[in-house]
Amino acid sequence: MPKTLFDKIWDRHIVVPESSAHPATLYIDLHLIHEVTSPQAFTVLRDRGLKVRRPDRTLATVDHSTPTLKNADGSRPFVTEQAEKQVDRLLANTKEYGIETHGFDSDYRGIVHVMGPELGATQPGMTIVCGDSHTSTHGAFGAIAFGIGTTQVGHVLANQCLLMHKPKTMAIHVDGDLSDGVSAKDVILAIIAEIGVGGGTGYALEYRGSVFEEMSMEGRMTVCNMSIEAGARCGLIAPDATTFNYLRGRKFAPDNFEDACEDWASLATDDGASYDKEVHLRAEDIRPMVTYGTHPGMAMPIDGMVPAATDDAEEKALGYMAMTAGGPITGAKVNRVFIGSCTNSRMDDLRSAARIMKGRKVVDGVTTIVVPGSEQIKIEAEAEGLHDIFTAAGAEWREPGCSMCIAMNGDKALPGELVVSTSNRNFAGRQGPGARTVLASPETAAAAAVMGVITDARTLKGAA
Ligand SMILES: CC(C)[C@H](C(=O)O)[C@@H](O)C(=O)O
Ligand code: SF4
Repeated sequence: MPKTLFDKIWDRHIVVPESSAHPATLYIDLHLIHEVTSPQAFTVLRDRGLKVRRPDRTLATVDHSTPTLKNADGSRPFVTEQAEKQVDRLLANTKEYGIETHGFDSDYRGIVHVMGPELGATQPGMTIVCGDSHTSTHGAFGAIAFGIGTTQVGHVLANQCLLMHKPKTMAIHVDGDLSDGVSAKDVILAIIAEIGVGGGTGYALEYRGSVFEEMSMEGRMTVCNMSIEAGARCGLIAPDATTFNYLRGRKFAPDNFEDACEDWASLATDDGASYDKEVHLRAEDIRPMVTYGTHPGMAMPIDGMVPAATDDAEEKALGYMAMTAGGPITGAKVNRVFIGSCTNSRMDDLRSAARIMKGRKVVDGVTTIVVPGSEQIKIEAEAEGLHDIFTAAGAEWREPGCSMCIAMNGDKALPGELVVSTSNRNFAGRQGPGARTVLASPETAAAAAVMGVITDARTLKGAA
């Protein structure tokens, strides 16, 4: 029987099949951990006298609570003592249990979803978990990758398995050619606007069609990253030559690489396989997107008019965002710009932002920070001179981390400020109490920085 990509990977990892009495027991190939969701799990492990079952299948970093500024003496100005303690505990826990950790002394430290792929730890056909909802990012490699809670982090540390009900499958097809100036971020925002923030609930998404086939790994990661914002715990793209070329030569890439590629290529959904649901979008219909409300489904084309609220929650969201239904979103005054996060902090993203900022100046009073997703990206971007373009424009070039995506590390916006952000969540207060977030692509964010108002980057010379 023809099978989907998801089913093939799922079936390879079943230890005990699902029954009416219990969920399936799924073997986990890779467990990523960070400082926020692991301390409690290690405490339970220690209290129960358990060992980490596969330290060699576990990989740690620090990202959420880490400051993105560094003092002249190399020390880091943690926002609170608690944040520093959280990081110290991660480092102590992973040392005690013999887990490879990319802390401040590593050239690979970074946002966990940036680091895994960079090390080649993320591979096609794997099951990958992390105590973090944006683990869906790793699905870009053709892996079943999803976020888990702290209790489950403990389960996976102890036995490398997870109890799980099999989700349904949904194919999201985007075929055709994207217009100039339309990026991966715009594609995923258009998908979420179409299916809604609950549209993917209970499903594993598979992104299919020429748009994803032609997309870079960076773009595929941007798309899969936001699967969770459509309610799906995971989203996948079939592994192909783009995937293999990205992984070749990386630290954890398999020794028998060509054989591995042959196996990975066989994972693609078979002709004639069926999904529980299928959705189709036309690439030509997708325009650069921005959000105008307080969840990622409230997204609109940047050159459109803010839609009228359809219920009380949307009415409230428009009020919070100070948006006027029926009016344009371009021209809205911007206070801050954040370019970073596990959605858009990779080389492609920084290059796109730099193309717009090059030779331009950030408008006075628009605080703009550019935060590479990892030490590797910082090194590569600096070698390419991107940091010079940003700083010459008047933006700040920071140390890697989650930064203003989550505002738990000192980077945040003030009440009432409008932030154009390349991150993935625009919930009320996400970037600081009372802060208003507009999610956008790196191009749109960079255009906002140099114009001081929400701007369609396609109207600027040098764009695209
Ligand atoms: C802190 C962590 C648990 C959280 C997540 O699960 O996604 C964070 O990364 C986020 O983006 O909100
Ligand atoms: S960058 Fe943002 S979304 Fe990604 S893991 Fe960090 S806090 Fe979560």
